[in-house]
Amino acid sequence: MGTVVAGQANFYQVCLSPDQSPSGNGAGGEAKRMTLLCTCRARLKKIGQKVMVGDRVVVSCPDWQGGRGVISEILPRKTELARPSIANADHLLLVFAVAEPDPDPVTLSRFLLKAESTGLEVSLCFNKCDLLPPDSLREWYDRMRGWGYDPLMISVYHGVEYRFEGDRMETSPTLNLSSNSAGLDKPGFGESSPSLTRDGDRNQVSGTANSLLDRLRLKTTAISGPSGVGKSSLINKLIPNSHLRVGEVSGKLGRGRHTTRHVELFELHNGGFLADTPGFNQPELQCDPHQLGNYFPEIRDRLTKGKCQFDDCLHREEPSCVVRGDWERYPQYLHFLEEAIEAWETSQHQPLEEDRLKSKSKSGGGKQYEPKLQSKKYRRSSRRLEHQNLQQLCEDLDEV
Ligand SMILES: Nc1nc2c(ncn2[C@@H]2O[C@H](COP(=O)(O)OP(=O)(O)OP(=O)(O)O)[C@@H](O)[C@H]2O)c(=O)[nH]1
Ligand SMILES: [Zn+2]
Repeated sequence: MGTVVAGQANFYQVCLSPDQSPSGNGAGGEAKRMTLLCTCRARLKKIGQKVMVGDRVVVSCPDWQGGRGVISEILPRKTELARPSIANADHLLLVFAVAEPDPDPVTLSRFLLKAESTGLEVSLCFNKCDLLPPDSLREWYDRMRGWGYDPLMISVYHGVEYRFEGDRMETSPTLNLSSNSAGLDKPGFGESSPSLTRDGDRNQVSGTANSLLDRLRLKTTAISGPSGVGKSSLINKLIPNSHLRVGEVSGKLGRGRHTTRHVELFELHNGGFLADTPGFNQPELQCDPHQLGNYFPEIRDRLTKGKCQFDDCLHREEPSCVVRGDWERYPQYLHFLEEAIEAWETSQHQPLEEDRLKSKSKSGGGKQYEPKLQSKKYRRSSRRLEHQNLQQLCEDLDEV
């Protein structure tokens, strides 16, 4: 048994489960995971089964000395992501940078919505915190809390995480694996954290102290985010022998080069896998407009506390809507909703149910809208159609 960690052409790297490597095979003991280079049984291809990175597989005919094997079975997948193509991922880590490149709130939302649409657990992480003063970091942190996220604030360069407790900002070297292995084993922060105090009377932050490594523990995590935010640097930091290429941020655009290519899983020391995925700048969001609200934590929260009058409320102009209101991302929601409706109608070639209104001119001028009847269910069929149907029925009866 093992997990496919990489694939290219018809070859797959399979990382065997810890108890699956034979002892005394030169792999360095039972606890050490061994990786075999595998081909895939032709039978699997014949029945249309394609191996994906992240797949749990059964390896037959292992050649321990040569480090080879054959994938003979793919276990049922828990989840399947299409772009990036990863099986069994259960966590998505969205990485942005607080600067270089500057985060754009609309792009950030677009990534978040795309991430939420996968149905996986989503974590938001801001890298390059070494580039901004504490007050600016705190602004981003509070803003993201307002969006319903508990963002991880990190600097891969310094190997630290930043945390806000009341007005204090604490740093902890939890990403420095060499200097502090506590991050791998223990939740929370190290003992000697330098702390900074900021002015003002912010609300107490009530989030639980859970570090990046806690969130990654025992999960298969796909890392996503725009180019140049430091995804490869982060993986290199957490998995020093991954040797991912780190790109330069191009001066003109403040963006990184597109340096990440194939999807590959890297094994974490505390259990779990990390997948680096190709950087892309504007993920496309195609979803059922009625689903869009579920991808906003703010809307989910409002809908657990109250109920809109209409079950299929799109939270626009509808009466007694508990979602419409003065919250930061509401205008963004409306913007993305229009986009989703347009994309939906293009793909379905029909207007949304709610838009099937017909306008009637009122006697005193102005317009009045009333719902169109759905032709099949409620609208009376034309005389001609009724006549044709009757004729057809008679012919059918004649044949009998
Ligand atoms: N100041 C600062 N720069 C960083 C930090 N982490 C990464 N960088 C720099 O940011 C640039 C881009 O880093 P990458 O790791 O290649 O970014 P990426 O997200 O993997 O980029 P793609 O592969 O294009 O998706 C490099 O020049 C890094 O040295 C950090 O914590 N602070
Ligand atoms: Zn509503």
